[in-house]
Amino acid sequence: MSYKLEISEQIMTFTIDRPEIRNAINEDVMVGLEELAQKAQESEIRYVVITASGSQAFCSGGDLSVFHELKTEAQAYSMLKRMGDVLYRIKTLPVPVIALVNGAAVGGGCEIATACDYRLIREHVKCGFIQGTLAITSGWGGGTYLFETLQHDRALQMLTEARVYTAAELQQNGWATEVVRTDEDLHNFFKSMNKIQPEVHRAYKAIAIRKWQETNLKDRVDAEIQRCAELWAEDAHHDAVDSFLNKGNK
Ligand SMILES: CC[C@H](C(=O)O)C(=O)SCCNC(=O)CCNC(=O)[C@H](O)C(C)(C)COP(=O)(O)OP(=O)(O)OC[C@H]1O[C@@H](n2cnc3c(N)ncnc32)[C@H](O)[C@@H]1OP(=O)(O)O
Repeated sequence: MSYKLEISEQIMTFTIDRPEIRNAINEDVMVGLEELAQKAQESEIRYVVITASGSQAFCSGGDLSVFHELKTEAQAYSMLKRMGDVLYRIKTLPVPVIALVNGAAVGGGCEIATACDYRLIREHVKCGFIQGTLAITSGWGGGTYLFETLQHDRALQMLTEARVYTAAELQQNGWATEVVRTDEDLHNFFKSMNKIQPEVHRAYKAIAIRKWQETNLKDRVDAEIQRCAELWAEDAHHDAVDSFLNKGNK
């Protein structure tokens, strides 16, 4: 299995478990995220944690060894829409969603973390919207969510620089909720969460969800997905992916 989904003490934890390929997202992980979205919606839980195995990567985005076979706009749209829809369901869960960023979060991996309410990042990690280096934009809703999260200029800069940011930079620009240097830092974050009744957390999350519904967040995500699919079909993207996949042959 490419993921683990566990509940303990009313905390639901989803772990991407493909460390050998830097926890890239394939169809199996998408199925897991859909299971997470469904079970978290219908369970009496306090909050959701999304993390990954190992310490090298939280998620390296789409699995290029699989998704490079998607050539046309329609083929790309189908995958992007499926992942965009499940990320929207996760973002609008009625409980807090915490990304425990254990390693690099790049491309779609950065989109997954950005869809979460909180981002706790380890000191060594680097994260970035590197989609631009593949001649595409974010395509799972992460660009839309970033504009909801950061000051406008910081969001636009992070997207268009298409580079990885250090933990210090991510804390400075507001993307990282906290840099967790020790397990005690992590324990203290959850301890402060647990001091407050679950219903209070749910009530405040509902305020955010109402705002997203009133500002047509889903439509804005769908427009992002459509544009990414159009760029995906261009030769510039296919050539960039081929270069990455053939890097070892240079
Ligand atoms: C809309 C989202 C969009 C989509 O695809 O749908 C995207 O996510 S676009 C962005 C796609 N992701 C990338 O371009 C990231 C590629 N990976 C990296 O930049 C690095 O692997 C990094 C920074 C995540 C980790 O670097 P590190 O040096 O620790 O590891 P390696 O690069 O040596 O990778 C180890 C091993 O894993 C393979 N790998 C890594 N990421 C992917 C990936 N996303 N898809 C497929 N395979 C991946 C890499 O090729 C290496 O394989 P090996 O056979 O050992 O050479």
